[in-house]
Amino acid sequence: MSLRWGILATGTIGKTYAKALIDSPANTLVAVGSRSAEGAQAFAETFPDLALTCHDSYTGLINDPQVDAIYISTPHTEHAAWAMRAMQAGKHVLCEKPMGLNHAESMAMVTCAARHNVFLMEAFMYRLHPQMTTIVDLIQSGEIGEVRHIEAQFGYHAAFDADSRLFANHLAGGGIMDVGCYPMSFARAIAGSEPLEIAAHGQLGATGIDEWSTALLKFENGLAAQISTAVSLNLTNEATVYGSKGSIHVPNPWLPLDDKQNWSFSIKRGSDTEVISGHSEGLYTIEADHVAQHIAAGNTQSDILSWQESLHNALALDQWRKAIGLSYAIEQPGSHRGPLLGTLSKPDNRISHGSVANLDKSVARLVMGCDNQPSMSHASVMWDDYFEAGGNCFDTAYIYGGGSMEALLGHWHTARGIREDIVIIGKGAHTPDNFPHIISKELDISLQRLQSDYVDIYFLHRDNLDVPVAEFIDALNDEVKAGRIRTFGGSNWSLERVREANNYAASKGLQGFSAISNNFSLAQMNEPIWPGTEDATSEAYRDYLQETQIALMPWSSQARGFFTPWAGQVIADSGKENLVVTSVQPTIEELKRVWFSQDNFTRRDRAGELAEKYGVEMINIALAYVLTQPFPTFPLIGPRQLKETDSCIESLNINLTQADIDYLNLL
Ligand SMILES: NC(=O)C1=CN([C@@H]2O[C@H](COP(=O)(O)OP(=O)(O)OC[C@H]3O[C@@H](n4cnc5c(N)ncnc54)[C@H](OP(=O)(O)O)[C@@H]3O)[C@@H](O)[C@H]2O)C=CC1
Ligand SMILES: O=C1OC[C@@H](O)[C@H](O)[C@H]1O
Repeated sequence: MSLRWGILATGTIGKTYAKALIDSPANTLVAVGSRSAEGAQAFAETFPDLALTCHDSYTGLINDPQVDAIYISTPHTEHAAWAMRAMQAGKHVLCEKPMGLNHAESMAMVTCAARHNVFLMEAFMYRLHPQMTTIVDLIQSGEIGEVRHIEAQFGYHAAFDADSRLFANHLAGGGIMDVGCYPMSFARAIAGSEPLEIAAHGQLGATGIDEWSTALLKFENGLAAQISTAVSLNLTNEATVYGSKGSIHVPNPWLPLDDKQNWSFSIKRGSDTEVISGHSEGLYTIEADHVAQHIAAGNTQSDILSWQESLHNALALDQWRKAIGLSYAIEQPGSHRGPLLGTLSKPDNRISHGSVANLDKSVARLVMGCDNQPSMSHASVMWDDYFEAGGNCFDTAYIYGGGSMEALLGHWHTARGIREDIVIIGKGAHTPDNFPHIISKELDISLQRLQSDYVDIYFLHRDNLDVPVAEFIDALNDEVKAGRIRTFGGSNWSLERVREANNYAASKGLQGFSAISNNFSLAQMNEPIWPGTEDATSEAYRDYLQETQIALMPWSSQARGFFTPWAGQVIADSGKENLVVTSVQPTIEELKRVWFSQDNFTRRDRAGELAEKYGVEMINIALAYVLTQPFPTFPLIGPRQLKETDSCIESLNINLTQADIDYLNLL
């Protein structure tokens, strides 16, 4: 059966794709959606033989039951929201490049496709064409030896128009997003790996977009790529790959076909030059056929343009833009455009809640760590998703990101108007400033950054043994009285000092520590990860928490990757450093130093056995262990990707037995 398409947006490429569908028996164009009735009508009149259903809104098209698949051909800034709406309505999606505005949006899109079990592909049509698949095959079979250098360009001169999608800041104009994404994907495809470093120069014009730019990419084994792009400059628009035994020159890498639908490139070895050529279907027809075949086979991803491929390209484009200082206004904290779909869905109850003494709000059992966000866009996607799953508790600190994490959180909740629905954990008085009089000074600044007049739970970030506990408790009670904190506790405080602090508070009728935020996880630290940190793992600490029912809000509750397959690879000596998605990430050095011990390996093995028994991942067991204690726990989680949040949520549904816990405790 032919796949029934709707085209969403009636611009240049929308029309090109419509023609491609007409040429393909596997596909039928049945409908079009435009922001206006006139737009849809005009488009339909271009294809009078098709009797297209016209929708005067994108929503109308998305809800059209005749349509199986939607082609998103809006400007870049609109891709994510409309693709996600279409997928939520059960439609398959082919989305124009670049798929999302940045890695965060692309991640939201692939997660949406996975959750709704629909096909999603980024429309890098040249990657599917036989010219490119032949080049990749030749490289992989070693025809030009080891690849050492790549040059690729895609750039053209367009007349400056501040309102056009090529130059407008609010439409994410500029060379990198429009055509620089092609040479980036080409270099990565040829290298067969991700760039280790990206350096770049870019010329930002009057609208703040890159009018031209060149990036230098360093890959493994000394392979380098130089890629260029422009919207204000005609470039050669060719690509050359240099290897130890020869080179490949591609005169038309992106739009390979001439007017007779022939393509060709050359391969040079010594003084011999061989021309490789072919004849093919239209470029976009090949793309449409590729989508139809994959959907017919029940696939949700393309084998060539997989979700991973799109995510990695997006990450590399983010790095290119970062290297030239290009962030669009709609990506910046103060002017960020907010939730991807325009509204934040009402929280559901996938994340259960508990209570913390002296706090009148319930608190999510999983606390979102806010220490590692690379951008407002990434934070928004992660935090919106967590909030929609029922999560309401956010952990941040005066020192995180030099204050930028508090500021992101402030912008985020303010833009959504949800301050009273969430619990903010703030921390301050970190070494070397861990003195009582610092608390109020830092709070002044933190509250400003957080755009709030209070934090719900305040932790002393470190202890200072030279200061009597009474002085801390008195200063904290002053802040409670002033209404700037609701409740408080100690982070990285020893049991002895916590007892002392709470005994003092009780003796004076003051509020004491309602919560502790030390490390606690299934694996136990060999040594503190960071100076001055403490765990709450000893039997005495556990007994105290059980007896007092003080809430434990443990950091590194999943032992920073020790229970992931990555650690498995490091244990087997084949692990590589993680691809950098967030600004703070565990390293192999830290993993080995802090968590590698015989007892932890045994705990890991046992978690693996229980994971099989419960049909989950090892890391789910590790988190379920923290959640299943005889005292209230609210583990801090630090997901770097949406699928990691999902994985954390899954742990809430695991009911470990006492026998399981004993087994994990090595009893
Ligand atoms: N793969 C390829 O070969 C190519 C890919 N592209 C990609 O396709 C997408 C669209 O490019 P292109 O067709 O050239 O763009 P156009 O400007 O020609 O068309 C974009 C269409 O998007 C709709 N639209 C929605 N919101 C806006 C807005 N705020 N401003 C302007 N238009 C809006 C309009 O359709 P309506 O009025 O019907 O709603 C408009 O006609 C881009 O992401 C681009 O990167 C572009 C060219 C080639
Ligand atoms: O993807 C594209 O390829 C062709 C270019 O002309 C166009 O501007 C761009 O969006």
